[in-house]
Amino acid sequence: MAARLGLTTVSSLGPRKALLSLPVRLPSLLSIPAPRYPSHRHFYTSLSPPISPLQLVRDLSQSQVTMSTSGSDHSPISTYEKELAAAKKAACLAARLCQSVQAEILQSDVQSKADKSPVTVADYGSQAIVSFVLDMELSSGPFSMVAEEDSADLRKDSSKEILSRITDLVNDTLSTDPSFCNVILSEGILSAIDKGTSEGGSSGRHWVLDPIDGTKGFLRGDQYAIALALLDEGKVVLGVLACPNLPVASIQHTTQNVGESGCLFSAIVGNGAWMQSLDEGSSPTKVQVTSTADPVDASFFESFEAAHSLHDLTSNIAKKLGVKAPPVRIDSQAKYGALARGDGAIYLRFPHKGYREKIWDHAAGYIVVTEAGGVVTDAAGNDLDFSKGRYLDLDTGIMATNKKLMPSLLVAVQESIKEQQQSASLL
Ligand SMILES: Nc1ncnc2c1ncn2[C@@H]1O[C@H](COP(=O)(O)O)[C@@H](OP(=O)(O)O)[C@H]1O
Ligand SMILES: [Mg+2]
Repeated sequence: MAARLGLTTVSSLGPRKALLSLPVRLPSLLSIPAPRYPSHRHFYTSLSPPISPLQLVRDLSQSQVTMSTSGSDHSPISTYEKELAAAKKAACLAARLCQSVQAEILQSDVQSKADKSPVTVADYGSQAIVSFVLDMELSSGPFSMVAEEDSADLRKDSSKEILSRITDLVNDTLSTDPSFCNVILSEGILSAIDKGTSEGGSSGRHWVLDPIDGTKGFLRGDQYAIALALLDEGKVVLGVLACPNLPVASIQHTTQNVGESGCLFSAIVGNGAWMQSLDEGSSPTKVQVTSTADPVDASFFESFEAAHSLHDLTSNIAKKLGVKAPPVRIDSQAKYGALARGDGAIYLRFPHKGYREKIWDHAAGYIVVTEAGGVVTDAAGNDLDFSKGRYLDLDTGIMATNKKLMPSLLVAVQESIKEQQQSASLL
């Protein structure tokens, strides 16, 4: 099995897809102390009697944990270090599961959801792993998670086989880490998935998870990301993006010969953005957005899927701005990661009318880019607000770039949107 770069540059001759054969490597975990085993752990394991999933939900009112008073007397770094270690561990294990599934994916693994988007065993497995690992590693605190999947479809009789496959995959993946030694039953998997049903909001802490962002890219064998962030009092304070197929080297001028793949981006508010390889023992290095102030030197990222972003509109914006390079189209929040390390200067996302952006599609990428010195706004130039629940309430679209380019980008975006509206009104 070969992983593929899965990025497209568009020239005057049309889209050209770079499909490069790369050896698939399973990332090893970062070196993190083994977790304490909390008393509730037995709920998940084969040693426990049958229980209701509700028993797996902690009584938040009994929690001993002191909530962060973000921005007050606690240093943000020391406040969120333990959470960052847990988030990295969770994302690395989820990436390992996803890599093994992507390596052998079959069409029959695709499930239908009510909204018809493709959901794979890896989606559910990734969410179960992240939920389980965070809960284990941060066992003394309250736990709230806003995540993409719930277990409703998996609880149907027709899903028994797929649930059993997910259960095996999760256990196989966790068994690669010496700190996890018990077997999780299917009911524990369902309960772990259902911990992601929080509504989020402006108070308290909430994890925000996209277990596989870029599902379409994942199914194609292209780019995808495990995207995990932490909200504290409505603000994103921590983010981790695991991008198993993103080349470790810059993709700025690359459509071939990309070398090693597998990147882990991370950021804590006030502490910069960092990237490391998903390989064992890798050390993080600080990343920064590009410093270019001249659009002629800039290139821009956008969705591979035309259904996710209006390619005509983004092309007009780029033209107005004076961008010469063709768009680089890749799936998932890997775009935010690539932007954060300066592979390109701009990310444009303009969905079709009526689409509502979900917080898990942007929270981790947002903090990685802002901590790398970039700016992420809606089409009107407003900061993104993650405190409103599961959706982002925003004006039209999302754009990200460095601080020097943002003022002229904002003008180009607003002019292009106005022109688009005028031509639509003439029809
Ligand atoms: N019509 C639409 N317009 C904009 N975004 C959409 C969309 N349909 C789905 N998406 C979102 O786009 C995400 C992928 O983004 P990208 O295009 O950057 O790869 C999807 O995440 P999932 O793959 O996690 O479902 C999904 O949430
Ligand atoms: Mg997504």
